[in-house]
Amino acid sequence: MGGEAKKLPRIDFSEVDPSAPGGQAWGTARGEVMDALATFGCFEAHYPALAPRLRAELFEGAVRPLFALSADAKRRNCYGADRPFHGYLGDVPGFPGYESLAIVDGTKDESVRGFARLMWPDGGDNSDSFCGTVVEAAQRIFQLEEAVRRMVMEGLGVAKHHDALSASMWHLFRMSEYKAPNAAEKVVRYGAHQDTNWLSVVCQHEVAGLEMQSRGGEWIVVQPSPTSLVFMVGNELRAWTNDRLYAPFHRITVAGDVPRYSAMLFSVPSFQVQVADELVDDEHPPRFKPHDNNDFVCFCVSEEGALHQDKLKAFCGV
Ligand SMILES: O=C(O)CCC(=O)C(=O)O
Ligand SMILES: [Fe+2]
Repeated sequence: MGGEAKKLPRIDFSEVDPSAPGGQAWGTARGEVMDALATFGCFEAHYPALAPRLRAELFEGAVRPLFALSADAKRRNCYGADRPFHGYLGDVPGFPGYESLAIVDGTKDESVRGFARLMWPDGGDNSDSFCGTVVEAAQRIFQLEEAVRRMVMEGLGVAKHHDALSASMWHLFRMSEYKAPNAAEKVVRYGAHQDTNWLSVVCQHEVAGLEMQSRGGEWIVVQPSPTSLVFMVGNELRAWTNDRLYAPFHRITVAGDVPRYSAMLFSVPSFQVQVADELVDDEHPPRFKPHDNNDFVCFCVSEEGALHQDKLKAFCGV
C-alpha cells in the first residue's frame, strides 16, 4: 500500500468550455480524464462555473429545508416500487442515519416543479426558489457531466456514438442527508458500493464523508471544496466500455456533531447496455451480456444481488 496516492487526481476545468468541444484546454483535460478513469475510476474536477454562491443556495436554501419536511411529505417522492432508488430513501435497513430524495429528470424545469408540488402541495414560500435553485445547479453540473461523457467517447476512439447515447441518457438528481453521530468516532452511513449507472457526479457540502477506494484497497477521504465536484464511473459505463474503465467502490462515513449534505447527478442509460463493437477484439473478448439498466438495479437490491461484491459480473458477466 505504501506509495499510493492519498488524493484523487484533480483535473482543472476552469478553462474548458463544456459547450465547445475541441481546442487545447479540452484536449488536455480529456487526456487527464482518460488516465484518471482507467486507473482510479474517479477524479476531482475543479469547476468554478458551479459558483460557490449557487452551491450555498442549493444546500442552505433548498436541500436543508427539504429534509426538515415531515416524513409523510418526503415519502410522496416515489416513482413506483418497480423503480428502486428513483425516489425517497429513509429508514433503510443497513443505512442508519441516511435519508435522501431524488428527482427523475432533475435537470428539467417541469420535473423539478412536479417534485416541488408533491413536497409543498399548497405552494409554500419556498417552492419557487427551490425550483429555480435546483434547476440552475443541476443544469450546471449536467453541462460538465455531458462534456466528460463526450471526452470519454472521444478518448476511447468511439466519438461517433456520443450523440445517440446521449439522446437516450436520463438524469437523476439526488439530495442526501447523513445524520451526525455526535461522537468523535467515524461511523459508516452508506457502505462500500459501486454505482449502478453510467457516470456519477457528487457535490459535497462543507462536511467531509465521501471516501473512494483505490484499486489497491486504500480508502481516500475526499475533502469537500466549494469549487470542486467528484466524478466517478458507474457499472454501466464499465459494461459498455468492456471493462476498460474502472468503477470504484466508495462509501460515506461521518463523525462529529454536524449533519452532512450532498447532491448528486447520475446519468442513467435508458437503452439496452451492450458492449461497444469497437471495444471488442481478440485481446478484449466481451465481458458482459446486453442488459437493461433497471433490471440490473433490481438485481443489485435483491437478496441474491446482496451476496455478490461484483454485482455487474454476477448479473451479466460472460
Ligand atoms: O453522498 C455522497 O457523497 C455520495 C453518495 C453515494 O455514493 C450514492 O448516493 O451513490
Ligand atoms: Fe454511490
